[in-house]
Amino acid sequence: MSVSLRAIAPFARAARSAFRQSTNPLVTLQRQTQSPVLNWARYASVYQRTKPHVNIGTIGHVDHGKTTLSAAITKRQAEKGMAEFLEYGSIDKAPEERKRGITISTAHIEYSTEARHYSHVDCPGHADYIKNMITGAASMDGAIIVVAASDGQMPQTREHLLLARQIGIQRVVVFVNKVDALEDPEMLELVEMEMRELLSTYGFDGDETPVVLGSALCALEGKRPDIGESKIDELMKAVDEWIPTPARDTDKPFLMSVEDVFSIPGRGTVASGRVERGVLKRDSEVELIGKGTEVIKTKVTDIETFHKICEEAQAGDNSGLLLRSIRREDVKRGMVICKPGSVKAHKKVMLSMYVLSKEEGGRHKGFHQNYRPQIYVRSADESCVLMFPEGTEEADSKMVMPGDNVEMVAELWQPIAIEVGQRLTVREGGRTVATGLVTRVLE
Ligand SMILES: Nc1nc2c(ncn2[C@@H]2O[C@H](COP(=O)(O)OP(=O)(O)OP(=O)(O)O)[C@@H](O)[C@H]2O)c(=O)[nH]1
Ligand SMILES: [Mg+2]
Repeated sequence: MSVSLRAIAPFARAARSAFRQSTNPLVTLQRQTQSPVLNWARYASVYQRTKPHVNIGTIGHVDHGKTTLSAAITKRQAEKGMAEFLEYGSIDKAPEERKRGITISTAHIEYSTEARHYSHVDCPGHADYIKNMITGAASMDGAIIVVAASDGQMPQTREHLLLARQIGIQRVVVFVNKVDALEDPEMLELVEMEMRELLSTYGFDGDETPVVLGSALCALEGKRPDIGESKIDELMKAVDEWIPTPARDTDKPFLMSVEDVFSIPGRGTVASGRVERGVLKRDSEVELIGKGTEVIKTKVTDIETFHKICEEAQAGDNSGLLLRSIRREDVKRGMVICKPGSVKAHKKVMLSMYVLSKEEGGRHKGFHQNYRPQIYVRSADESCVLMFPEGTEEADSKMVMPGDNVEMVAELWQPIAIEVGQRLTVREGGRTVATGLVTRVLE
């Protein structure tokens, strides 16, 4: 067991008592049956919105210390009674393992500061996992970019910063890690200076962005508090102050992109994901759209947010929705669940794209029209063919080069829920080719 029992005892007590007193039908059922499958209700207590909520995460090059830092933050906040301490090993698990049972959105680490409540995604830096980074990053309001002082900025430092920008993240905080392993203080200054330059290159505020210099490992191991725990405090203060509380789209029609689907015997199918906009009350009618299927109409009969039963799900929440009379096979990652009639699936859109350069992890060579990559939209991915808009001169011989900005028409293999202003990523064989924005819906 990775979590210190003493640390969670008060939470467990509160949860047990809420569980005993709850009148929620799902909880009542769980009380009656004590069924292990209804784990999601076992620790049910009412999720209270006492502090503003912010989604953040750690991004950066492989091995620069993202997971160590994530663990160190939970350790520090746990000492203040504002988190559960998660050991390195319990964060750094394969996603398949995380999906065990019916626990919903465990990939999201949760903690608070005095000021706010955070949901934190630890993004793996390995190139194979960039897909996770993309979908994970999509639910970030801000990010902590981790850069090891010993290496300085590396290809994925740049690639992740660019992606962060392209998915609409306005502000990041820099954590220069592994300061303990560095002897030359001038090197530190250099790393900081270069990071500020890089931030400006990608459209962030390079001058004002907080840069914290420390050691995640020291913080985690309780060594050298001057570069360890005190730097975690400094980092969280910077995050609190620099990354703004996002204005939530709670007034818009409800939409949640499905990231995971679970089957709960005796209850039904639960789809989980991040609520992009709107508010959904229990027992509301919804539509399921995308992945080439017809529009499926259903009703949401129960809602869970951060492992707690909730009366409603609202923009920014990571929620699980229990869907009435829907089989697990009917719901797929990449579909959206939305207010009836508010969203349509489309097959053909105009894109404005930035094609990544080789240095940013993109292609080494250019491509022609009729190029067939994958497109990643919210939690969906779909094959497509890219063409130049009608009327483009010499379209057949024209080439798009890494580093170019270009407008192209994308025709998707299957229609998916997509709309103007939607950001997306174009990928091929495990590498990011371009990031883009939908400028027009054509079909
Ligand atoms: N000396 C030193 N080593 C550190 C520090 N932080 C992390 N490390 C070590 O760096 C290695 C990589 O750390 P991780 O936290 O796994 O890095 P990561 O960025 O999550 O790596 P990926 O998820 O694979 O991209 C581990 O061996 C850590 O112990 C630090 O502050 N100082
Ligand atoms: Mg990691």
